[in-house]
Amino acid sequence: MTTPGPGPARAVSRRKPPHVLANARFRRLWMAMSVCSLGDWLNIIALTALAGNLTQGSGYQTQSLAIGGVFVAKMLPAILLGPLAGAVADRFDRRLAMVAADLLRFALVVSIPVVMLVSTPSPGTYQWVIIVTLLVECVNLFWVPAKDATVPNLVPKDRLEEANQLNLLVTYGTAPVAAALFALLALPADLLRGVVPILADDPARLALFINAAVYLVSAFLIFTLPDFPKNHTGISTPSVLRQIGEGWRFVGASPIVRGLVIGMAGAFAAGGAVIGVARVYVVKGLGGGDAAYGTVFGAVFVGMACGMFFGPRLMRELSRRRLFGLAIVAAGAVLATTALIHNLVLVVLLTVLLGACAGIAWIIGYTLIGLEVEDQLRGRTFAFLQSLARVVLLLVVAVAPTLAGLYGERDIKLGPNVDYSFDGSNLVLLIGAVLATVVGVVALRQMDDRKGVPIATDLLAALRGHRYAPDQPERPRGIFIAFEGGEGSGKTTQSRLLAIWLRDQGFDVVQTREPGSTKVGMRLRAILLDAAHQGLSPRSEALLYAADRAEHVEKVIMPALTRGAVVVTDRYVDSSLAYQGAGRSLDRAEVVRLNGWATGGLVPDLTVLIDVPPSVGLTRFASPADRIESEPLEFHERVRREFRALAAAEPDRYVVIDGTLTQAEVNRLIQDRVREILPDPVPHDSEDSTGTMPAIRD
Ligand SMILES: Nc1ncnc2c1ncn2[C@@H]1O[C@H](COP(=O)(O)OP(=O)(O)OP(=O)(O)O)[C@@H](O)[C@H]1O
Ligand SMILES: Cc1cn([C@H]2C[C@H](O)[C@@H](COP(=O)(O)O)O2)c(=O)[nH]c1=O
Repeated sequence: MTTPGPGPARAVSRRKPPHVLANARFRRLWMAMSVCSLGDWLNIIALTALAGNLTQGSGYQTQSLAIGGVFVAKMLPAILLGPLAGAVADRFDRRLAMVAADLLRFALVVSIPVVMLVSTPSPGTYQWVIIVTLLVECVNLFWVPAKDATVPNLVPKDRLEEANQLNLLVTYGTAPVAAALFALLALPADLLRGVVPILADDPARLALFINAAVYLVSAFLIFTLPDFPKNHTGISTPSVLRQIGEGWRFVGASPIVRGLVIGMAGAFAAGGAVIGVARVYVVKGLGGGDAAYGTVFGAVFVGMACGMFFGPRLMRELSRRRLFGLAIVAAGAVLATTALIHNLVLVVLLTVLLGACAGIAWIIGYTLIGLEVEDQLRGRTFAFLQSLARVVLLLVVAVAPTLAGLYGERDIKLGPNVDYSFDGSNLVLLIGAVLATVVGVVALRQMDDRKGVPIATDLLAALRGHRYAPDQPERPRGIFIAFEGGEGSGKTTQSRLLAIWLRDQGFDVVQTREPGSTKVGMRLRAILLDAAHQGLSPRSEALLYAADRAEHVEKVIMPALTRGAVVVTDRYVDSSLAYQGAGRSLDRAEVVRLNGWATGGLVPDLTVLIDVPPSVGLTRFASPADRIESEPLEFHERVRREFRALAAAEPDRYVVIDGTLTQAEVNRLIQDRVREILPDPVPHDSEDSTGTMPAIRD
């Protein structure tokens, strides 16, 4: 008889599914999105450059305000009309809406260079630039929701994430391409002068012709997209401001997520400050032209892409939370240097570095949020972040040039013949630098997961490719006492008595237990002890106890020890070694490793083992047995043996007490041993003076 091998049917079912771009209809829509994104970025660069050129010679302040005006015009429609346009867009045929929007955008954008071809530039030309900017953004409000709503109808549900990633890639990936294109157009302006004189005057006009043309290409691609999906009613996206308001309500509840969001918003604000004043800074402050402006603009995005890709790989050994905070602080330092240096080449290099820092912060923040936020809230959190990033970026790029303009141009006297030019763009960049540094420091303080390890040491070790491990892990100042033992041995009773006694001696005491001393731990306890969950596998059981312990250590034990308290816990790692290791026959070394990882290697200063035969302990309960208590007697015997073996292996760190003695006797023996490890020895007769010996009844 032969056993059937993996036949062709199986081979086919295991083949990797084709890439989402293999889907011809989605590919076509994606091409339309790509060209439109390229056009949109080209539009921002060209219009800001044009605003600068149109107001050339009318003073620093006017020029800055003119550029700020373009950014404001770009921002306003999305904020004011976003929700309305989304609702209206749903009522139109999507193909028709997108094609019409593309044609309108073409006509509007092309009108700017055409107006300039037929008439000489005047203040009216700038006004027309602003009107066109507002109108183009209004039209975008119809194109974007129609595109977003069409994607899910073109790709299967399980490929939607891949499709959205591609969407994100072209949204931001086309920015450096547009900046490079603009810089290239600006470079040979002299060469064109003899051929098309009017175009050669201003590369922004040429860029706008290309910008308009890509909208035509998009219209063609959408128009010829075969079987364009029909509208499904009822798709509506909440407004940007509403998403932010709703998002903050749940994001604000977690300090870590709050720290991450604030840090990421700060990184975007710093990036926005650079983009907002880049044109004025490059042209007025550094003596560059449009090509230099395009290069600086593109440098931010090139840096971001490099930071996102290389940063986490190069800093593999650095704590992610530290890397996040450090990247933002570094962005602040780079921004401050950029603000003070008046050298174009250095500024371009520093801008790449700045983008890299922002890229690292963004990718790490995004990843950490994915890990910290529960699955059902993750989608909303990311939507909130995207909206927040957009609003922060747009607000900053609008406010930055306005502020720069209001400050104007000034010279600072450094000596009799030495003047240092410090204008509005320098000021804005410095403010951005201070903001980024403050936000980075706050993020580092709030989220540091390696307190006690100097950041510089950690950073140097990570740069050399390894993680810094202190020889002697710095001990928190407090005292950590664990109670262990089998069922009904009296741990709960005795840990309470000890806590009361210690408090009477004036110690700050935290009395706690496992499992179930944190919010998540309470849920885990319910799962673990519910007698209905009989089939739970030993490995899952070990992992769930370890998960409860990790939360317990991080949220309860470590903070208390760090502030110098005495922590008394009813059960800790030894319970896992005894119950899951010996009781469930799991590999002891693996349980040790798992728990070492979960606790970060935190070991009690003293473990009190209350030892009773299971035949005694199990009869002390009145309530029905839980899932573990109802295990057979041999199980509990194995558990007891393991506890005793653990204590025998480390006699200095354990005290073994006979749990069949009376409660008062047990209590007295424990106090005697605990006295030895207290900082100020407590006199033997101290209870006589305090008179405290409360009776605990269950
Ligand atoms: N030394 C003792 N002699 C007799 N009974 C005791 C003694 N210590 C505690 N008890 C009683 O035994 C019962 C179980 O005590 P306790 O809850 O402290 O045990 P435990 O070991 O913490 O239990 P668990 O295994 O559920 O953690 C209680 O009713 C308690 O009053
Ligand atoms: C911490 C820990 C506990 N257990 C078991 C031991 C007990 O049966 C229950 C806890 O109940 P208690 O009333 O709080 O003592 O859980 C375990 O199996 N492994 C562990 O790590």
